[in-house]
Order: sequence, then C-alpha cells, then structure tokens
Amino acid sequence: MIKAIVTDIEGTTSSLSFVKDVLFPYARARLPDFVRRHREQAEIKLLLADANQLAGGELDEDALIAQFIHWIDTDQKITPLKSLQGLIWQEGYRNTDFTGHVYEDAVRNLRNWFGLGYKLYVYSSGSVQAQKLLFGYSDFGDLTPIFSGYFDTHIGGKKEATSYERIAAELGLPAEQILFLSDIKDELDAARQAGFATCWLVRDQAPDSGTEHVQVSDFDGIHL
Ligand SMILES: CSCCC(=O)C(=O)COP(=O)(O)O
Ligand SMILES: [Mg+2]
Repeated sequence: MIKAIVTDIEGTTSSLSFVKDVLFPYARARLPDFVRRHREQAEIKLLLADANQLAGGELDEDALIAQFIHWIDTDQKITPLKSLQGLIWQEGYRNTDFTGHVYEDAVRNLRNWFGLGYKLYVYSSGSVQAQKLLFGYSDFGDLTPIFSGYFDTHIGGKKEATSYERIAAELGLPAEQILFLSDIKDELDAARQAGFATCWLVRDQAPDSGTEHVQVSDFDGIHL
C-alpha cells in the first residue's frame, strides 16, 4: 500500500519549457553579475570553491563563470550550479518576473492526496531552495504546505538507486510503500531498482512499449 509520493518537477509537475525557456535563461543572463556582486558572501564563496574543485582546476573568476555557463548550456546537474541558480531565481520570484509553472492536474491531485493523508515529497535536481521557490510562488499560490520534505542532488544523483535507498531511509518507510513520479526512464529505473513503485509521466511524449513502469499522460491517470 502506497503511503508516500515522491515527485520530480521538470516534465512531471511542471513543464519542460518553464525550466528550459524561463528559469535557465534567467539565471544564465544574471549569473556573471550575481557572482561578482556576492563573491564575498560566505555561502557564495563555498559554492564557488566547490564548483572550482569539480571543474578540476584553479579557475579564476571569469573562467569559473564561463564554466557555470557551459554547465547551464549543457543542462548538467552539478550541485553548486543548482544552488547558484536557486539563489538567482529567488530574485526573479520575489520581483514577480515569473511564477512557478505547475500543471493544473498535478496541483489538483497533489492537493487531493494530501487531503487523503498521503505524505508528499519532492526530489529534483534543482536545489531544495529552488524547489521551495517554485512551489511557494506557483501559478496556484503557495503549495509548500502540502509537502512534507524536499530532496536534491545532495542526497545523490537521480539516476542512482542508492539515492532512492537513502530517501526511503529518511522517510522511514519500506521502499515499496513509496511511489516515485518522473518523466525520465533512467530515474524511474533507479527508483525501481531500490524497490520503489514507479509511474512515468509521459505527458507529450509517445508512450514507450516494453517498459515495466506504469505510464500516464497526466496526474489524473495515477491511481493509488
Ligand atoms: C526546482 S526547479 C528547477 C529544476 C532544475 O533546475 C532542473 O535541473 C530540473 O531537474 P528535475 O530533476 O526536476 O528534472
Ligand atoms: Mg524531470
């Protein structure tokens, strides 16, 4: 019996286009100035040091900024990049430059499941801060009260089974009582390997034959 639902964001609760055409370009355009303005803040210093180490060298500030831009352009899920994007998006949400896109079917069903007593969690490559912003400043208002917790790449990559094992341990539930929702097969495979129930949000994609994952075109197709 399912007791908790862990959902991905991009392509699952929210559109690919919102992330790729709104959020990523917003952070890309502001990143150089943001780094230069905040370089002395402890949190930013740590994040830059972390990125420098991952880039494998002693990059100066300009080279490091170019590295961040390259990671954005190639959609790499690098933890310090994701943290930096979250900090930049915070300005965007607070200035109402945009609101967080969430599909209506996702909001309606998540609210319903919350009302029925299911525990709801988010697992995204976007930082926990970025997740809270997207749902906190969503098109449907503040949705954060329905979520019990958030996970990002600090727990591990989304295509690694060990990440889901750690999430199950954090939730204190047997893996088979947790349903993971995503639009990416490799993520679902990893969750399934860890023992999770899985559901594939195919939305605009063509359904995939020969998969073990239940496929639905939106949240209305999910039956707990
Ligand atoms: C938290 S919104 C931004 C999402 C993001 O940065 C990203 O890379 C998408 O990752 P997801 O794991 O939600 O597909
Ligand atoms: Mg996704």
